[in-house]
Amino acid sequence: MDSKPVEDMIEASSKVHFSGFHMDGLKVNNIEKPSTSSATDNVHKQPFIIGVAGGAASGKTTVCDMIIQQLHDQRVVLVNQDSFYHELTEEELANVHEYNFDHPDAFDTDKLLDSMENLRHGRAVDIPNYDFKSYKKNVFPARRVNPSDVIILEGILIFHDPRVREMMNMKIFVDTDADVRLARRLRRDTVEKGRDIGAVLDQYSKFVKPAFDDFILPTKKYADIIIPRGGDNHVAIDLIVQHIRTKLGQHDLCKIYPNLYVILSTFQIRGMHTLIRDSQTTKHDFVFYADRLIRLVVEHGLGHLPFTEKQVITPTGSVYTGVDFCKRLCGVSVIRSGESMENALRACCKGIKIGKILIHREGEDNGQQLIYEKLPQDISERHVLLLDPILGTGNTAVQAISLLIKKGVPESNIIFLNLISAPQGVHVVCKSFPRVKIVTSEIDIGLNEDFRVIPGMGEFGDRYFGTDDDQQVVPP
Ligand SMILES: Nc1ncnc2c1ncn2[C@@H]1O[C@H](COP(=O)(O)OP(=O)(O)O)[C@@H](O)[C@H]1O
Ligand SMILES: Nc1ccn([C@@H]2O[C@H](COP(=O)(O)O)[C@@H](O)[C@H]2O)c(=O)n1
Ligand SMILES: [Mg+2]
Repeated sequence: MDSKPVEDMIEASSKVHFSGFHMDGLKVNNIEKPSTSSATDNVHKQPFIIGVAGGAASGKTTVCDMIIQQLHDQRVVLVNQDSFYHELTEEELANVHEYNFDHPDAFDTDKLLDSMENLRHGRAVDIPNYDFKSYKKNVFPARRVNPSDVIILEGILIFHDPRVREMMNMKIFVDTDADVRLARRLRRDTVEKGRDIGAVLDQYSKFVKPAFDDFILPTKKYADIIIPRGGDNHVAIDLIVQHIRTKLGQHDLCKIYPNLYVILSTFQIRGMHTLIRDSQTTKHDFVFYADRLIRLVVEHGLGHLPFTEKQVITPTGSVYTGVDFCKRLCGVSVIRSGESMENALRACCKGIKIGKILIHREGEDNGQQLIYEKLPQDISERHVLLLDPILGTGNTAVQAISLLIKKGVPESNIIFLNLISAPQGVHVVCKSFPRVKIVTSEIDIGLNEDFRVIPGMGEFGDRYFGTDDDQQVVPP
């Protein structure tokens, strides 16, 4: 499915329904180009390849792990040059102390190039798991590596061969003092590889140090970024991650908009998203996992309400200094899918009033029309939790928020809760209503030509309430 450039979509989707609503300050044509959908399409075709070189035990793997951790919302894979060590012959194995593992010829660079080419072209590859103890590749099963948005290739000599170098979009050299590298290597090789300290020192002076001077250090000049002190250099790693995000066209929306809150991504949360996004998931499971996620978003949203300090006496007779929740709140669900979030809100806020808004989506340009509203009379005095599981173009949200403001609700008293947000919708809502808080559990890639969120999760209301075609029950 092709994605439209985001500015076209905002332009197209803004034609009908923005008129007459609170759009002061929103210059549609001037919206900062988020380029998420178009740029990400590119990313799927061409992964962003990062090379991380440096001396042995300089901290390459540590730096890569830190980058991967910070890019947790991207598909990132790590490929180690170690996996491409040649297998030793019987003779070499018998005289392993004479073997130079730090020379460029120790690696099967053609095999490495082949694997990288495959990944670059979207094909999965099996990468050997090299065993440093037995010097063999078939001790452990090979690792299946799937094509990803970002590929990090790490190793002492990955900048040595120009064919490998040329594949890289970004080259990082980890620059750590020789004595630190030797100290780390001594600990690692004796503790993790079970080697004798004398043998490690012999290997260092005979092969490791000369190879560093002759082959590794001369490749430092190819680096775009040199990181002194490796993993200790948090500033450098933050800057690198920011640069990668910019290159991927995925600006960190939370940095642009302080009113956007994305709940911390954990494997539990990603697992729940995996289930509810899977088109094969049954209605029962969809509802179960959607409910769990909704509950998390609601709890997070409630954390943004004002509170007053309160002291209570515990059963031990001690004083506990805590907080008292804001009591003047209400929910407003956008019919129909927003109604799926009402139970979670009721479960968290006993007896909460919940109003409703029905906005009809119509026409090819995805215009919106307000059909029905039923809101608490004193809504202007309440904090409002606006419920709608999907923020797509932002049109429905703009309609709903505009109505609340028309009813006298201060913009800063509105918290919009949803499960997934498209960057386009985030831009529109955050720019139009900078004091409205958006709480979401994931930011998606963009919108397709039908203005549906991608990858998305389909028609949320139909899947939740069981009214999609596949789920219809034929009466007996
Ligand atoms: N900043 C650091 N401080 C302390 N120890 C570190 C640091 N970075 C790496 N290490 C340790 O040094 C060893 C080598 O680090 P690693 O990241 O595996 O280096 P490389 O991949 O370059 O060989 C590991 O045992 C690691 O735990
Ligand atoms: N069988 C082997 C293979 C390699 N080495 C040493 O590993 C170093 C490279 O790994 P890093 O994670 O430190 O980059 C390199 O210096 C080789 O000497 C080994 O000792 N045994
Ligand atoms: Mg390593």
